[in-house]
Amino acid sequence: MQLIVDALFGAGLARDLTGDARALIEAMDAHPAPVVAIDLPSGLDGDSGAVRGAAPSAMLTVTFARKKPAHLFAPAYVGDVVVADIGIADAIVAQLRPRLFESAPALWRDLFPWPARDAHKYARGHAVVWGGAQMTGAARLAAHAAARIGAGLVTISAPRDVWSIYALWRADILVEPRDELGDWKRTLEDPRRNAVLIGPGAGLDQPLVAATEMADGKQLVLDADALTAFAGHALPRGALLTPHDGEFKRLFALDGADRLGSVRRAAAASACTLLLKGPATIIASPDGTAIVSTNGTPYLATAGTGDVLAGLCVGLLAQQVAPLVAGAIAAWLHGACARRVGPGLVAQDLSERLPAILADLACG
Ligand SMILES: NC(=O)C1=CN([C@@H]2O[C@H](COP(=O)(O)OP(=O)(O)OC[C@H]3O[C@@H](n4cnc5c(N)ncnc54)[C@H](O)[C@@H]3O)[C@@H](O)[C@H]2O)[C@@H](O)CC1
Ligand SMILES: Nc1ncnc2c1ncn2[C@@H]1O[C@H](COP(=O)(O)OP(=O)(O)O)[C@@H](O)[C@H]1O
Repeated sequence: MQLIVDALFGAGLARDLTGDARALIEAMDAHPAPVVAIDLPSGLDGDSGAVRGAAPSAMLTVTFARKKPAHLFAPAYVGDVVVADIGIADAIVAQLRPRLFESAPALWRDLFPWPARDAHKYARGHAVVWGGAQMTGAARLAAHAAARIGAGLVTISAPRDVWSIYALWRADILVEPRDELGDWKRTLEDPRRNAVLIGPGAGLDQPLVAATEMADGKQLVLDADALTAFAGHALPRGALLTPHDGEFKRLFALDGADRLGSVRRAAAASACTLLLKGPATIIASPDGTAIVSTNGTPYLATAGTGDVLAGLCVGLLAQQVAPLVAGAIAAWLHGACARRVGPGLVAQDLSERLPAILADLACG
């Protein structure tokens, strides 16, 4: 069997490839033999995963000590990744003060909000979701996810005209009618209602900026229409924002070759935690710490899955998980649910897979 071992360039590549090196890489990529790359497929920028001229698509990449950003951001080029131990101690890696982490249970298991033995529902937080008048499915998907991830109570504030659609749907979600913004304010008055999600199916004709301002002092997730509504307005500091690329670009500059840098800059500029969705979902806090979740599947590319993710986020915030960690846990669990469903996934399937995945996690 033929095998190509690519050991030309590694993670330190600092310029675009030209000449003989580029020709060699292109020949490698065109050859039918599988490529095993050492450290990184030659031509990938180690910090961003961007292709600097040309890079082969490896079947396997063997790297050392710790994954580099490109291993997370360029899955189509790195293939399967093996981290080989060559004797670099964890303490040495720690001295480098890494600011980028991969989301996996080992990273956050100790921070997961398992209920205390003497917990009562109010101790597990109360999430409030803004319901829209037309796309009622989005807020319902989010509310269900918030309840499944463990929020003690979940309330949807629903326009009175469609209140019955929400109220007749599930017995475990509370529904309060809303005629005008004053009703929303009253829904938020109880300080135990500590986490709020605005955006999924919210309606761009609605006063979403004012509704967000009324949630001042609560843990906040802004998604979908709420992000669109904030274009040109100062974002609420401390919120968790969960855009897809389209929504991100309405608020911030997105450099496709440097998604990590773009998300970090957006988080710093807005003083919010940013979660940019995609095959590699990036979560960054204003201080530059970033976590990447890569366990999603392309079957997530279907309507409503982002609404589920926003619901997981607000459910975790209700349980007093910090925004960066909440985003990292939510994104990983979202991917794990998608894997359990497999092909044929629709958004409603995701939350139904959570109990089994949480049970596995709880068992360690
Ligand atoms: N069951 C439901 O009721 C659902 C309601 N939804 C709601 O529908 C409203 C509109 O949501 P949209 O997501 O269509 O938002 P928008 O219509 O605001 O944005 C979509 C636009 O952004 C562009 N874009 C660029 N990169 C993208 C990416 N990676 N993913 C998606 N779009 C990208 C698209 O080309 C498109 O033009 C929101 O309120 C949303 O919550 C959707 O979430 C689907 C499910
Ligand atoms: N190719 C893909 N690989 C992995 N995850 C994906 C892929 N495409 C979409 N996703 C995930 O699916 C979700 C889609 O969210 P979003 O675009 O907000 O959809 P919606 O608004 O319909 O709910 C995000 O969590 C995103 O990361």
